[in-house]
Amino acid sequence: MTIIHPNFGTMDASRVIIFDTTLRDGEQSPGFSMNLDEKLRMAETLAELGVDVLEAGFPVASPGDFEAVNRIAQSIKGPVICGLARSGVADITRAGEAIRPAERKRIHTFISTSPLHMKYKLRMEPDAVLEAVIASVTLARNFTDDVEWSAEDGTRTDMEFLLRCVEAAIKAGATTINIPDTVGYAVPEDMTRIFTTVREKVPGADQIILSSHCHNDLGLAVANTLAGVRAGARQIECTINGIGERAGNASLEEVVMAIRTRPDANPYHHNIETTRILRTSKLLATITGFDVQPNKAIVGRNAFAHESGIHQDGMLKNAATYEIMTPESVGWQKTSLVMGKHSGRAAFRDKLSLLGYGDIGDNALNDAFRRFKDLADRKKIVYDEDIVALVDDEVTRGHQRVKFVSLETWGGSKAKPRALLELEIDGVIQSADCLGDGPVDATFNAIHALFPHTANLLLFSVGAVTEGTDAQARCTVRLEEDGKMVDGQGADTDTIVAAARAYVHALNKLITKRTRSEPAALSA
Ligand SMILES: CC(=O)SCCNC(=O)CCNC(=O)[C@H](O)C(C)(C)COP(=O)(O)OP(=O)(O)OC[C@H]1O[C@@H](n2cnc3c(N)ncnc32)[C@H](O)[C@@H]1OP(=O)(O)O
Ligand SMILES: CC(C)C(=O)C(=O)O
Repeated sequence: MTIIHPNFGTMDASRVIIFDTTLRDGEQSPGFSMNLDEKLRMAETLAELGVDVLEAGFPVASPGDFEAVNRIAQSIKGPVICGLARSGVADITRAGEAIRPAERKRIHTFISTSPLHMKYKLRMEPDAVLEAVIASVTLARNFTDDVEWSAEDGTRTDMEFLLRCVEAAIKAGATTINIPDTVGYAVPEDMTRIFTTVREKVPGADQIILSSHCHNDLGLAVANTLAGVRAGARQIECTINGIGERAGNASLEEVVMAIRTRPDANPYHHNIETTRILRTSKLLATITGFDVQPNKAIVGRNAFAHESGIHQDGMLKNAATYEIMTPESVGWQKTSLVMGKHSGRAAFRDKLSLLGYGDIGDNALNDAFRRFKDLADRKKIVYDEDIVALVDDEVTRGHQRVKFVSLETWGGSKAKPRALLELEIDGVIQSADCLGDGPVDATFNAIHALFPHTANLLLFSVGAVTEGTDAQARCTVRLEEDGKMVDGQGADTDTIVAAARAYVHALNKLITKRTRSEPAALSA
């Protein structure tokens, strides 16, 4: 039978209503309370995202919550604006007042139906609960035609009693019946069984919308939600970033993208503009001060990032090898190939091309790649600036007479500063062990010892390529000889090694200058 919903009209059988409860159940996460302005900004963004129902709050909870729901009802166009209420008159009246200004409005009223909740929490007999179901839905219908009724702790409710309550709620005028997995206890098979039984056994269940509201205590909220939909639910209750009581609710971005990415398993459609997902997620994180974890599906910063060489190589050949949806489809600008110790040559070459390097030649590429791997072993994050510094260093060293090989230094407040340096000069590795006024001085003395020259050191400066104590140092050395001046640069996570590289670089430039002006003077 076709469902004609008071706010959605004639329902297409494969259409899923997205009911966002970020501002209600989401806000119930400890530390996630939002003020009025923040709720209004979130509500606007959720409306732009295309949510069908926006549960704006629990109006009886506080004057602030009432005002937030009321202001959202006044100003947010698009979604149905919903307020939550327990089964009592005060709650329902307050919710009815709060949502009154909305063009399309809903009251969502609930009561627990599980034996545990009825006995210990409500201290009510099942018959009294059944009466409360009827009375609450009947009262709510005085405020709006769109009334949702929820059987709190529905998945731990005795099936026969659940069926009686659902039937009573429908008869009293509920147009949506929600069966929540309040404590995240269900497994997908439970959801299938419960929704199938309700659909098959409750008279009138084919004329209302069934709804799935799952918590993530066992990490099954999304799987359970989708199982509910496959068994007949046509409303999904969810939150941005999966926030909500305890371990949270089903995450909107995950259910929506599971439907979009696997239409074979989930042949349904929704109205979410998926390209707005990321900005909505980021706004929520900014407002609440809680970032999602990096590996969070869809919106975590690693969701479309690849560091392993084998994956990066596959991605460069065909993105479908390692991505099941495009980053653009959920609002990311692009896939990111993160350079780190697991990266390979394909990604390194690609990175160089993105950084504007043409063909630097296989030797320079291999040497730069080797140094990049060494750097990545020492540094958690290798930034683009690190790679630029490293490749510039390598490219300018291509065919030089003097090459840095290794350096060990000793310094500190007690030891006499000392440097043990190895250089390759004209293809022969030589070493020198020198003292100095500091480790840099000792290193420069060692360079002098290995490659005697008359150039004067005019300037030595040190800067950091990026931030943090593991940043590479970038050193500059300026040498002068016979009025000719050259600058050399060197980068390394070890400042003294960077200084040695810079000195050797400057020396090579000087040798090149000398060679150009006096072709015969090739030796030191
Ligand atoms: C599964 C869910 O997410 S349900 C929503 C949970 N969200 C919230 O609780 C957030 C907002 N809550 C609040 O601000 C407060 O709890 C209020 C304003 C609702 C109630 O505050 P208080 O009147 O101080 O009651 P308190 O919170 O201590 O206890 C809850 C009362 O509601 C009763 N109750 C719980 N659910 C229902 C219900 N669906 N219908 C009727 N009564 C209910 C409890 O049995 C208890 O009653 P008692 O005081 O007679 O024992
Ligand atoms: C109010 C209901 C729907 C709820 O949040 C729950 O049971 O988790």
